[in-house]
Amino acid sequence: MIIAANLKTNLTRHDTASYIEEVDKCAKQSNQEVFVFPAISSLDSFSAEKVEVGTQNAYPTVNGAFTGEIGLEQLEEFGIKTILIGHSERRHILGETQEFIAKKFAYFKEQGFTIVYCVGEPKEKREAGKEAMMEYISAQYEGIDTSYEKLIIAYEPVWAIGTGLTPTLEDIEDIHTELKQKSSAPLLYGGSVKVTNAKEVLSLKNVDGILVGSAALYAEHFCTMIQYADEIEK
Ligand SMILES: O=C(CO)COP(=O)(O)O
Repeated sequence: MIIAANLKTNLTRHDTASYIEEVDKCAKQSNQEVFVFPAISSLDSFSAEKVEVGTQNAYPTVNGAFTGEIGLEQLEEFGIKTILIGHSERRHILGETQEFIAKKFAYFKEQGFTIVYCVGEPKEKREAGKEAMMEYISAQYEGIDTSYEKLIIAYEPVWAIGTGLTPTLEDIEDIHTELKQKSSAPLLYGGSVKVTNAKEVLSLKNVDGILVGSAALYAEHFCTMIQYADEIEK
């Protein structure tokens, strides 16, 4: 399975290096694919053997005049070949449109990156019923090559991110089953995954892994989740 940590705007460069070192130790003892997405200023030439380090964001360019962004040149310095695209915080806080996200996707696909592509509905769409919700999520697949061989999709309901709220296990399984019909890419669940619910979520049909935010900030907790995945036969 795929166990991924999105560190968001947390940890210094120094702390990130210790974090990755610690996670790499437990990842090496596991059969899981482990990804860590540090803050951009913490990207570095890590000596991790098993952990794949990715970037939380980049602009679809080699370099140029894009203040505040980084491009391919800055990623290549550290051998980064994995990117998160479409995260709800970039869609809703930073205002990225589906059109721009699709452009970013096409660019990094062209560069052969592994892409962790995030989709998920806000609370009002969830409350509007399943049809409205699925329609909203479907629009997030527009312009995205769902058969890209290095694609990983993460379903992250916006209302479940950082809130402690999660859909029921039945709901996660149900939505994952629907989303698997749109793409056979590995499908992760994200949104308030923690040590106390990770095992149940990982056991669900059509859940191929987890994308963890706040609970992954503690290497020990994240390692426990990696171990849980090892304990589950899939
Ligand atoms: O956004 C997330 C991972 O990308 C999930 O964040 P939390 O685990 O903090 O809810």
